[in-house]
Amino acid sequence: MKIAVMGYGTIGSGVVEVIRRNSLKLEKKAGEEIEVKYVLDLRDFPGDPMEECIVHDYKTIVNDDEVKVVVETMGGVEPAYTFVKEMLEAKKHVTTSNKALVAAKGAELLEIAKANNVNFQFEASVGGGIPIIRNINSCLTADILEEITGILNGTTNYMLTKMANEGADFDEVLKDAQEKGYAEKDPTADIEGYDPCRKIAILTSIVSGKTVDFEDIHCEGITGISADDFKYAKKLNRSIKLLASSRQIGSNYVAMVAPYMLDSNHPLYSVNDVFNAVFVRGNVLGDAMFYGSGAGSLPTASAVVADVVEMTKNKDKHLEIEWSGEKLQLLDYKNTESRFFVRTDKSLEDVRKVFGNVEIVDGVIPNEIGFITSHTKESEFEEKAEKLGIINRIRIN
Ligand SMILES: NC(=O)C1=CN([C@@H]2O[C@H](COP(=O)(O)OP(=O)(O)OC[C@H]3O[C@@H](n4cnc5c(N)ncnc54)[C@H](OP(=O)(O)O)[C@@H]3O)[C@@H](O)[C@H]2O)C=CC1
Ligand SMILES: N[C@@H](CC=O)C(=O)O
Repeated sequence: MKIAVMGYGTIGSGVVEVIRRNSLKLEKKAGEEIEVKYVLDLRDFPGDPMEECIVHDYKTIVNDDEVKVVVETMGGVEPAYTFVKEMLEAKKHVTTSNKALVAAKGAELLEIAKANNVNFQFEASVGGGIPIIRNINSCLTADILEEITGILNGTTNYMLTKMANEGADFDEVLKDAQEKGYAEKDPTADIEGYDPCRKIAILTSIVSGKTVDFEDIHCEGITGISADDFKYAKKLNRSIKLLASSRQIGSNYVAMVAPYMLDSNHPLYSVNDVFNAVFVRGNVLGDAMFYGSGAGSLPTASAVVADVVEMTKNKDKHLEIEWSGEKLQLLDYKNTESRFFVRTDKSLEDVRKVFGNVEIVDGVIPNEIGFITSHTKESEFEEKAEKLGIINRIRIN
């Protein structure tokens, strides 16, 4: 099987390396040798073993009938969308690690793939190297998935872990994550939560079979988390994690991305560093969790190459992924309930006047108090927080 890789950066170069390193195993599994014929990139790579394969015009790949499988690891919606669409229309299978593309155009690209009797797969777009899309689509097919809660961003989990354990500075640890190849080209997508937001939109879309617009999901990142919040977390023996969650309520869904303070009984409490984990609750399976490297060159490439093998084995067959373009209307998160950990510089009397009976956490930071609310409707909490005046709040499990 001759394949092409579009985008020779962190993940694209990882794909080439995985194919080189595990060639014999891959040949056995795919039923034929997998050979990279072209690498599309903006740059030349003088001295690189793939130097001779580098091309700059994607039409070279579109027009080569020998290439049947294409890997897209450029990132962003355009020009990735245009390139991928044309590859599918030229009857080439495509796999991508690009969640921005999948979240924005997933249903449409699946439809184009179906019309051309090829496949569009995107295992690496959620959870890096963790097999989750295929598991949801096949192994968990007997279940109605009532809840998915995940740590779906390696960069922020790496940062939160370093900040908690080493008291590391936000900017310094972000730079470290960028150097390790975990962060997006524009890391705003990681730290503001847009990246896990796209990922939970993709998971909710494949679970519901309809399209979830990630912009409809309430999204909070980690930029509001400070060293003082970690001091409270330590006192409470809790970890701070950026969770992306989606729950089915009747025939509707509610989804959210936000930092949480988790107690040690929570299954995601000790998922640290660049690791991701996806907790699912099925109506017949009960609870299950998938854990592994959520970002990085080789772990992510592992998931991409697994798609390449699957598509090579099924090169004459379209494998159905149920995800239509019909929009899924999400429930308003403001009508759901949460418990909150809150910091304020107001008096205990004022706190009790507004929030009633709360659990006090004091003696952590001078001239302020921390407290934990009972389960409160999100909209009600916002009103009370506004009335009291708070320094910060983090949801708590
Ligand atoms: N890094 C990670 O751990 C993970 C990343 N992903 C996703 O995988 C995708 C790739 O990420 P990553 O490898 O980190 O990104 P990189 O920026 O490291 O690599 C992207 C490569 O594509 C090239 N490129 C960009 N635009 C074009 C174009 N128009 N034509 C040809 N080549 C182009 C870039 O060239 P240049 O550098 O010159 O711009 C670069 O070499 C993204 O969608 C990302 O979200 C998914 C899971 C994990
Ligand atoms: N920037 C992303 C890369 C993988 O999807 C992350 O940190 O998780």
